[in-house]
Amino acid sequence: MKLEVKHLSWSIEGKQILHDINLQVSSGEFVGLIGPNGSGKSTLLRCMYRVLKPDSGVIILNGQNIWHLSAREMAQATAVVLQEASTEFDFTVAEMVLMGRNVHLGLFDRETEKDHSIVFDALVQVGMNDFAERSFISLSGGEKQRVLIARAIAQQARFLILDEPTNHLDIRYQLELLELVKGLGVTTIAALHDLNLAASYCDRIYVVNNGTIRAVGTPQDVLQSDLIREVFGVGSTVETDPSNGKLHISFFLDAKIGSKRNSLAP
Ligand SMILES: Nc1ncnc2c1ncn2[C@@H]1O[C@H](COP(=O)(O)OP(=O)(O)OP(=O)(O)O)[C@@H](O)[C@H]1O
Repeated sequence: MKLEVKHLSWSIEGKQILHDINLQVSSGEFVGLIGPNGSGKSTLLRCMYRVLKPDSGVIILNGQNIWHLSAREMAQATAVVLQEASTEFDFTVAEMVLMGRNVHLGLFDRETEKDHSIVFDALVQVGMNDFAERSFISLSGGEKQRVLIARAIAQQARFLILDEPTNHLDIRYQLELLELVKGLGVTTIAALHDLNLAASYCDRIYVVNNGTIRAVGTPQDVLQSDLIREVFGVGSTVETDPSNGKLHISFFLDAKIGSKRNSLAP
């Protein structure tokens, strides 16, 4: 499953939010979107899962314009995990994950043993099988997030969109979740705030700033102090961990930058 975004722009109320975005996710690739608050990451992802229609440009999934797919074809191909999961109704965890199977069922079909076994396996993968009969709304934020990943796994979509999937998760589950998603080998795009996590798990990273793509490349190409300072307004030290060859970034407020971009000042 390959995704291509070509010359995408989106605006609202006369304000242009995304400007001529070009992006590609190759089959099996794990691509990260990083950028400061309000830079346009979620808006770009919403265009990809077809909640927002671009003003211009196209999004092509495996050779087809996503706006030419039926809602069902789109749902079979793409699973989405967002940062906030709210539901008014009191579903059990197993029922929530079973919803991932709906996209494969006809209107009057009932779930089969196979669907239930896919659901169980997905819950095992995220370590939530003991919670199957628990009420979803009674779960902690991190537990909910893991159940939603299980739902995406059960959906068996070949393209995965994650918007801040590690919000609410403690450090162990952040690592486990990204490890798990990466291990699925599914084509994935994820908006991530934690640059160290992005460095560890992304094959390539797109840096979004003011609604444009400021840079793209491997973590080593992109995560450099000058760019981090320019885009995020902080100083940083970027080192390579000799034990695993991965980048490790530490951050500090630079006095000069702090006075220029004192966003928390009254
Ligand atoms: N429906 C809307 N109406 C007005 N402005 C919007 C709308 N949707 C997005 N925006 C604006 O577009 C900009 C980009 O928002 P977006 O949520 O995509 O940023 P983000 O990079 O995901 O931010 P964050 O890291 O804080 O989640 C923001 O300035 C936001 O206020």
